[in-house]
Amino acid sequence: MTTIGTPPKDYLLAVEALTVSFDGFKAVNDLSFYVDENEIRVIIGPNGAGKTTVLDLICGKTKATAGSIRFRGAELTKMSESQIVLSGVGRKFQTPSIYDDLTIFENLEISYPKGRSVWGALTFKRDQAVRDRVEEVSEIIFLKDKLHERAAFLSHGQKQWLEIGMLLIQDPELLMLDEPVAGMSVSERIKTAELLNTIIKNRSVLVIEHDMKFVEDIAHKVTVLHQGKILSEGSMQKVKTDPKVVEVYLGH
Ligand SMILES: Nc1ncnc2c1ncn2[C@@H]1O[C@H](COP(=O)(O)OP(=O)(O)OP(=O)(O)O)[C@@H](O)[C@H]1O
Repeated sequence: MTTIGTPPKDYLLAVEALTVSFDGFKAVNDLSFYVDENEIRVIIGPNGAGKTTVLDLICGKTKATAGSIRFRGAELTKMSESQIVLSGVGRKFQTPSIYDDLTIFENLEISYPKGRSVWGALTFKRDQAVRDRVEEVSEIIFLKDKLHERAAFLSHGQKQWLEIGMLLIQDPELLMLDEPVAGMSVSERIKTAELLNTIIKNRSVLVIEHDMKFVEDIAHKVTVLHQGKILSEGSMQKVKTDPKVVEVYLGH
């Protein structure tokens, strides 16, 4: 039934009845959740709950058996991985895929979206636009004073930030991160929380994380997965005191 007067809310990402079956085993089972504009959503849950599979489904790496993933009105389940990237979804995997032999500047530069072939004055204009964007992003990821150093010399945490920067260069409206602070020092973890809070001014972020202190620092809302389904959802305060969550996840 349609309600007159209040149009349905427009979410940035609407996942509905999403299911994927691997040889009959439902890793994600009739899952629905909604992400707002400018939201940091964290997905938590025990090993094997289906967290990584959800990100794989959103970025098109894995194809859904049933259900829908709408992003800005576009149906992602019908699109290829590269179309999904072009539509504004960026995904960072756990292991950094940066080029150690290149400088920070070059790593960011090669990630700048390629336009049509340009020449003459247009090339000059593009070069300036790339340099400006590289500078802007390098400041957000705390590497502005290291732009001309080789990426090989960065710490583990700085490499993670560089990879986030390589995604930010493309200006995605949804950025998905799989355990971004794994292996980071405490101070790097605090700076990563600061980084995420800066970048959500223009986008939303979907994070998988096990580090509960970090989750408390960043999450606007937490979705707890268990056996491919939602066990609990809401503020960190709400989910951490939910007896079901304590039993299957936080109590261990
Ligand atoms: N391509 C695949 N083929 C078969 N089974 C798969 C495939 N991908 C994932 N699975 C299974 O689906 C379940 C969910 O895996 P997933 O990696 O999404 O869990 P997770 O919540 O990310 O766990 P972790 O915290 O350990 O990374 C697991 O039982 C896994 O073995």
